[in-house]
Amino acid sequence: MTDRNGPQDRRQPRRQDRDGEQAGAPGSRDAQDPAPAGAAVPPQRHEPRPGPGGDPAGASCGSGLPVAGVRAVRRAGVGLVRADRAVFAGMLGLNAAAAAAGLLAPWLLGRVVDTVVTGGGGVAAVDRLSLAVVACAVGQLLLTRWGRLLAHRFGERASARVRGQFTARALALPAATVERAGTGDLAARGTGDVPAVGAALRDVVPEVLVASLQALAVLAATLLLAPALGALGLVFLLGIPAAARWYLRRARAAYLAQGEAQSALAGTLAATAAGARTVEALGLQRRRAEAMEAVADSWVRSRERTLLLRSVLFPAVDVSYVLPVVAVLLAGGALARHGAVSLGTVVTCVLYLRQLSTPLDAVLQRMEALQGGLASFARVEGLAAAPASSATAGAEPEGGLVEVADVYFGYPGADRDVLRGVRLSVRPGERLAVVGPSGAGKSTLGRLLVGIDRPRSGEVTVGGAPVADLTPERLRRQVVLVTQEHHVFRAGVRDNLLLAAPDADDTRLLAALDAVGADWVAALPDGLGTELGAGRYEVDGAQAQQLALARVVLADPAVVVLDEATALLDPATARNAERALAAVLAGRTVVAIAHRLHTAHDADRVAVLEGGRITELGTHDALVAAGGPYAALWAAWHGTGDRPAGPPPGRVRPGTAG
Ligand SMILES: Nc1ncnc2c1ncn2[C@@H]1O[C@H](COP(=O)(O)OP(=O)(O)OP(=O)(O)O)[C@@H](O)[C@H]1O
Repeated sequence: MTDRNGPQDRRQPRRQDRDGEQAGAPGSRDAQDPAPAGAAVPPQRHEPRPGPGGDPAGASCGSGLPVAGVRAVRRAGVGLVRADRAVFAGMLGLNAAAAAAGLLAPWLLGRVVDTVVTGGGGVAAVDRLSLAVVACAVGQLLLTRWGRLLAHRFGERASARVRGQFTARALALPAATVERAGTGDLAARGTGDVPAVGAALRDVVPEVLVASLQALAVLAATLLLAPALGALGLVFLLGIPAAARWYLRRARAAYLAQGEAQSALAGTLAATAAGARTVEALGLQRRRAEAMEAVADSWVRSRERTLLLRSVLFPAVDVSYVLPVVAVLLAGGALARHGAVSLGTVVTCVLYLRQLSTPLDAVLQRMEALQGGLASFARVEGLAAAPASSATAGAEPEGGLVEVADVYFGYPGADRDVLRGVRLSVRPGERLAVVGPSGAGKSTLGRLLVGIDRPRSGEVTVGGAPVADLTPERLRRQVVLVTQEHHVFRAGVRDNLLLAAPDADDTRLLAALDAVGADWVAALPDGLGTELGAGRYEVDGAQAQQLALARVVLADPAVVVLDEATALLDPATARNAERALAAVLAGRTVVAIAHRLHTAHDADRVAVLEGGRITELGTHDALVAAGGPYAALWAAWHGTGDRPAGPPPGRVRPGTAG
């Protein structure tokens, strides 16, 4: 390939690298972004990343979502190539042809030298050769342009495939898997790693492939033209892989440390800014300043370390470009003097070796970005190895009977069970309220009822089928959990509702809104078409909750678990929404995790959960009459009891527990 920019221009980007300012170059990513997406080892993520020493076969998991092993990443890469093999082959072919055209120009220049030296052919021959050089340059330009176009087309398509696959896999993940790994991990992969893979596929991979092809073509041509001179040049070029190897061995740890130091710096700064008033009120300025100084010192040291690495790599590479040229000139001159090679051949070899620095520079510059892209790809592909839903296509649930059979459950890592021998049977169409002190396990029971978590022992069945074994579609038709967290999508009211019932018409949507008392929608200028979200119509907490409840009405499941679903509504609205819901859900089973005791009052039966056990179960009137924990809770709620809090945990009233 002709080095059209000349040595000065070509060197410019690397000079910037040395100052750590060139995007995508070693050391610069972290400088520009404290949490670099797709950097080799983003500091804010704590899972192990597959590196050269990583798990080569499978996926490493730790406590977060898995990270794909080297083999899995390679398989996925091959899959992307296979999916677009025509474009990929075209890209390789065109770039190989461009590289070949680039080799012709130095060869022709060599012939010009020979023509001048031998005097054969005269000026006309030199003119012809010069015209051929121009033709080669134009040919190379056109081929390179088309080759790059195809390379970027391949990158864009592959990136779209990765994105689509990630979305599909993320949506198929069992809720418990996401919760256990932390939604932040999934979000970081979706917003950081997927774009990083996209950028790598669009820019880095094509660039490296093209540059590698060019370098190989130049080396092969040099060896073919003059094997002795080619071999000599190759020997002196070995300094480059040696320097790169030395650098790469140290770079991962050094950049990891730099990223961590940068994260610590940003974190300390953010914490100090966020807690400025507390810092001022408690006179903590000096301690915060010392903390800032400590993290800043560590950041500077980490920067110095990476700078040191770059300060070795780049001079070593620069020297390795010059040495082969000098060696070939010296040896070539001696050989030419003895007539072993022509002067033109020596000139061609030297031009080839000079030309080699362009693709090698490109590969070196992209090395770090490629490594970061691969690490991101491993995290994105890791989703394929995430524990899938254990759902089976077995039992088909029918009806709204809910049964909890001697269930024990504890969160991973906790030393004691949250639920301990819970037994409960809720008849189809019955409304059961679950009450109890904070931390008793009410929400946990709700999670088990809707299949988010699986009991450690015992079984939860809905409609006769174990919920943990239901496929997500069946599960959604059968049981729905409504919590205090209500997501309102940045879309119209209609679209927000259609999520629950894609086929519903406006009449049904309005009826569902009416059922939950969301009359504010009718008052909106665009009604169901009103766009919701920041900068548009912004719903408040109560309205978001009403939309969520309307979705439940539309989803029409056999069983509904309400986990403090109406807690954010003011008492009057909440009561209205619950009454409306009760009317709409007549004939369905409702398990309401209640913090307001009127919910319990309205329920058919009340279960009191204390310390992970059901200690009372019966109708509101019966439990009040029994004078036990529920009666005390009820009295306290009405302000007539002598105890302001709920019943003491762990008290079991024999004969009342279900
Ligand atoms: N994801 C989790 N991981 C670990 N422990 C958890 C998790 N969720 C809840 N716990 C613990 O399990 C116990 C029961 O929590 P749970 O939320 O089920 O109680 P609750 O009765 O609903 O309480 P509240 O009324 O305050 O919401 C608590 O000790 C809580 O700290």
